[in-house]
Amino acid sequence: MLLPSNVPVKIKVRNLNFFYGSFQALFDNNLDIAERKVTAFIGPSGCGKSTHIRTYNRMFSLYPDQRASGEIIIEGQNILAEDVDLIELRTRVGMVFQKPTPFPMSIFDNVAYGLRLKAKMPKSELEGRVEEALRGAALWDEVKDNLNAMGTDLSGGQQQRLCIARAIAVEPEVILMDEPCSALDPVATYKIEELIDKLKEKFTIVIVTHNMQQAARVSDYTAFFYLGRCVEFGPTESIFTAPSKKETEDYITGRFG
Ligand SMILES: Nc1ncnc2c1ncn2[C@@H]1O[C@H](COP(=O)(O)OP(=O)(O)OP(=O)(O)O)[C@@H](O)[C@H]1O
Repeated sequence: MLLPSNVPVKIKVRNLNFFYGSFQALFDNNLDIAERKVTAFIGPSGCGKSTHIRTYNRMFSLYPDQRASGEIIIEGQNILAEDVDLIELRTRVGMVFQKPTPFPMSIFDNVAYGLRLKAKMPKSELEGRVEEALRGAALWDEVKDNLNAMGTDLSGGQQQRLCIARAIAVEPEVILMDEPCSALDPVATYKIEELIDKLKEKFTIVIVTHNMQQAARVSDYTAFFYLGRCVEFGPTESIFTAPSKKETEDYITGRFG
């Protein structure tokens, strides 16, 4: 499940176990996430993809009965350690969800939100950073004359790109995407996929998807999960053309899942 030594690794997952109360959802996951590449998580419903991706920014720490053991090392720091600053971690590791979740405020304020929390800056700099993030999320041209409109009034695809702009505004190192296109139509999906391809020049991206074609189109590496275990990992092309495990082959050929 590890990358060859010549590939720069952004996140090292070692012996990751995860529990919802007494229910164990992940078992000894070991995985490397390559820097500035796209890694896709695939596998049948309930196999633990969302649980796994949400450990990378400690989303689970919001819930007292949820717990992870093992190590997740991002740039040398084990982010499962107790003394980790979770606010800082979540600016380093941003997240985009399945349903677009703009805040009930203007387009400008949605993108400025994290920037205002992070540091006080002059208005002109804030405006520049908001524009840069909206351009980075391929939304600027569509909203530049209407920055005071409510983010929640945009189309679903635009809302998702707004959420991506909000995530990249604070300049994270990693962007987690949990089925970011599942609520979108094919055109909006295509735009997000194009965007992902561009975003990987700057960010390390991890994406959960149920859509095999999407995983094949957007990702460099693919991890196949089954029953809480990461059972196969490798370059996307080899996972899709020559999987080594029967479960992987059955899943990608549509025999189950
Ligand atoms: N909040 C929770 N409390 C208890 N069990 C949970 C909770 N969330 C998920 N689980 C369980 O953990 C296991 C893994 O779920 P998870 O959502 O990570 O799977 P998934 O692969 O992302 O599924 P899907 O593709 O359907 O989104 C499942 O058995 C699920 O029922």
